[in-house]
Amino acid sequence: MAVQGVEDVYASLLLTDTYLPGALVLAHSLRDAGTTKKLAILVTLDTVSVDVLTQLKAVYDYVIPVGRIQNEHPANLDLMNRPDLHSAFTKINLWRQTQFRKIVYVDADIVAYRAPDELFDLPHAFSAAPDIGWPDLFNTGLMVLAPNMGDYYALLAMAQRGISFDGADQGLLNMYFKNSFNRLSFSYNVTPSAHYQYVPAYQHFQSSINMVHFIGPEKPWIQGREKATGSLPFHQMFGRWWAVYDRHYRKETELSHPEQQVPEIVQYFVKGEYQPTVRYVVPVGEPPSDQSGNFYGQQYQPAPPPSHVDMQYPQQQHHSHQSYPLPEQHPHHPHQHHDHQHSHQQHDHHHHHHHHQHHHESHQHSHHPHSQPPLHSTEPSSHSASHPSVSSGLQGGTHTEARKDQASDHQQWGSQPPSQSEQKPEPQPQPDMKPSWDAQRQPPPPDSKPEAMNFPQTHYAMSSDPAPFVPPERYPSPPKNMWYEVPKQPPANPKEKPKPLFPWETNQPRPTRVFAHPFEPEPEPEPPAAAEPVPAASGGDNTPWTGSQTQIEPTPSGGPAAQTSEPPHTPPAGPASRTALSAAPATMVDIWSSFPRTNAWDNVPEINRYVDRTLQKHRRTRSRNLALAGNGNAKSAGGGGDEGAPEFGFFTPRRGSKVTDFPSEDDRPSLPVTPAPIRRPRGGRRVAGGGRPGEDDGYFNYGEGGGEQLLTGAEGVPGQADWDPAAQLRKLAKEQSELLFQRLGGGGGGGEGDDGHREEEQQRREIPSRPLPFGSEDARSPTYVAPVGPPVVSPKPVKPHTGASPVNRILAAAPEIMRSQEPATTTATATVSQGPVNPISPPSYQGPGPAFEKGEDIPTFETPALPTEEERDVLET
Ligand SMILES: O=c1ccn([C@@H]2O[C@H](COP(=O)(O)OP(=O)(O)O[C@H]3O[C@H](CO)[C@@H](O)[C@H](O)[C@H]3O)[C@@H](O)[C@H]2O)c(=O)[nH]1
Ligand SMILES: [Mn+2]
Repeated sequence: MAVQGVEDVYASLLLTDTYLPGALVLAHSLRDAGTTKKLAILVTLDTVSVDVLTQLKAVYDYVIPVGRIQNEHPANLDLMNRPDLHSAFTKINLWRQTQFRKIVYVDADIVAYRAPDELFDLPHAFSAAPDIGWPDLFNTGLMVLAPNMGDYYALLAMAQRGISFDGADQGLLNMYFKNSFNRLSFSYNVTPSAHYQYVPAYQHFQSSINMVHFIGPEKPWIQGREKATGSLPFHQMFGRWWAVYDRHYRKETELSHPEQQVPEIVQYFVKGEYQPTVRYVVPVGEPPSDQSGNFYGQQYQPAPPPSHVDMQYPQQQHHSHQSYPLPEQHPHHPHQHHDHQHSHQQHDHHHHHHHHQHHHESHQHSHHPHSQPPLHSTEPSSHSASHPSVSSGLQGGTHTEARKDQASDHQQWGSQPPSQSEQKPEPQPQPDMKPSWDAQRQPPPPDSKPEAMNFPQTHYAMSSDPAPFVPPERYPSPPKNMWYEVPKQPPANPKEKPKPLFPWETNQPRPTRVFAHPFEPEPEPEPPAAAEPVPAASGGDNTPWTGSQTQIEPTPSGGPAAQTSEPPHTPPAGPASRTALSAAPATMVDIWSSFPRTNAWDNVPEINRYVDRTLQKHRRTRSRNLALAGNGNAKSAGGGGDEGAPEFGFFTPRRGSKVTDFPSEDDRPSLPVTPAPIRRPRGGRRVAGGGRPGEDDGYFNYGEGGGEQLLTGAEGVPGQADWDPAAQLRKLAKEQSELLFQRLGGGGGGGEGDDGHREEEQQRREIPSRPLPFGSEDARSPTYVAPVGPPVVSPKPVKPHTGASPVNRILAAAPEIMRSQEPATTTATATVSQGPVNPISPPSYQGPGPAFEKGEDIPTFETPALPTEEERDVLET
């Protein structure tokens, strides 16, 4: 909105045709009072008919179509018995009328005593007068506002979320302008009440009243002229509204000024005013028995011309149109409703029934004018206010007949009604007609019942039978065998394959892949002594199928040790212990522990052998690393293990090598440099290692002598308490130097005499013993030497070793290197071609060696070695 409006207007709002009299009276009251401002009215085109718009245009300067803003969360509306106000949020469209500088909004149910043009001069952005129901709040029937899109969008956002304590605009706007509204005098928005009147105040202030607002469902045009008679303030104010109405629309006016036609449509919505001269057509949808509907959104639809009906309400073309006699002149029919305390299901919501004036006077929550009766045409004026005929029509049994007649009548001339002279008045009123509600286009009828209201209900009456209760002789027995009983006997022949059930079982193709060795049959369970572990090789060759079958079979004898000592979630130790399990006595067999807890491939010997081989190598390597890190001397680790040997001191038993045996938390290596004790599962077959087999109880540790829980330390490895890193480093350096000296000098590689021996040793000590920086790894320090002791298998160098490895060459030329004292990187290449080849065998391990940096950790994972040829055969077939 680039340009802010300059014009001032009074603006009102028309959401339904039924408020047309109010809107017209308001406009006239302002005009009659001599306002200098223009008049505007916002209208929702989907619920305001063209004829009504025509009437508005005759009085208002601007008729502004706006979109309906409906409360999608209308629960709060029910709190104040005004479900008809579901579209009151439409009022916030005022804030987007930025073509105006200021708007004095006035409800359509307000009559002006004088034109309060001074309100346009207020400096405040928003002003309103107190609400009589809760005077801290303001009433939204009169508001002075400056349109702006900021407020509009904020209000719209609230409206879309249903933020309003009363479900309508007043709740929303009071929440939005809570602390920022300018409070106007009550005299701008006097809200009379028929039930509470502050008569002295009224008498004192009545001369200052600016505008009167007929809040609540009982509007003057709905209550009728009769309500204006009386001496109370309420009656006087009511009379003011009627005075304006009569000034502009009363029949006598028409008579005295024949040129001034009173629009029939206005009279139609004013109680007691309508004198039908034309036939009106209203939609009819539902059968007469369904009386839950009402006439929300019904619009004034004079039959001629029918074009606007078709244009504006296309959905109504689907319904038959019927014309109805006019049972009563005023269209409103207050009735008790929305009183959910009572269960008047049969009589609730008969909104289309026409009630007499004296009826609705007694109802505080009278019906909203929306739900007015059907429009009708044929009953001549003689029918007006003839209630008895209505009653007889309602109670008589002639509804169907009447409907039929009217329906055919409509078919005959529904879109082109005959002139009044051609019409014969219908003898019966039509009480059961009902409008249709198009749920896709219209909000729910304001007075419709809550959802599922018509669900069948059963009411139970309190028993009045005085006879004491006598229980029946017997009650039926409770059902038996409602659980599944596990069969006590196993299947007759557990090894027998179950009978084939499905076609693909009988037509199974023969397996194309066969294992090299035929599976051995399941060994027969042994007598009690079978609890003793059985070598893995003999127990592991079950087919998975027979293996699991055997588990279920309880055996007559055997020790309970196997199944009782096993925690339920620990993987079984292996075939051996499972054999032991199956040897348990039948009484001791726990059905759950007898289920297999291994994978089928765990029992395939080829796989087991491969896994064993692989893991053995890796563990040896790891153990070696640990040992090296432990004391820096490979010699002391692992004792006399040999590369090809299957046994190794630290190696874990074979049955820990199951593919499915994941290391427990205890089994996983810990991170610190100093090796921590590593727990190994107890029991099972042990492999004798290089340690002290007699003390090996399934655990091992480094250093500590070991109690019951710890494996004895490897020979030569000091206890953890005795561990002095600095001393060990010094020792390592010394040992390395001496070793190198032996190999180079004493060992007979070089041609050095004894003369230079001492000197060289002196120099050697000054050569750093660490690996060279990154990038120069190939050039080994001359002092570097592979640790002696059990050869380490892995990791193996990716490139095969040749005799011409740089290390070999360096070592071969070591004497010259020692003498030259030049950095290894340069001497390495310089001395390659000269000197004899050193006989020292190449080191098998080329990792960082014992010289760990401070803070450097032992590798916590195992780098797998490349598979051997043999292994690759297994892997790649
Ligand atoms: O079927 C309807 C209902 C409302 N309106 C318009 O909406 C206004 C508000 O409805 P109204 O029946 O006047 O409400 P009140 O009885 O005055 O109830 C109070 O609560 C309403 C909801 O918060 C506010 O809009 C009113 O200003 C406030 O006085 C009316 O004046 C009309 O302009 C229609 O045109 N058709
Ligand atoms: Mn109002």
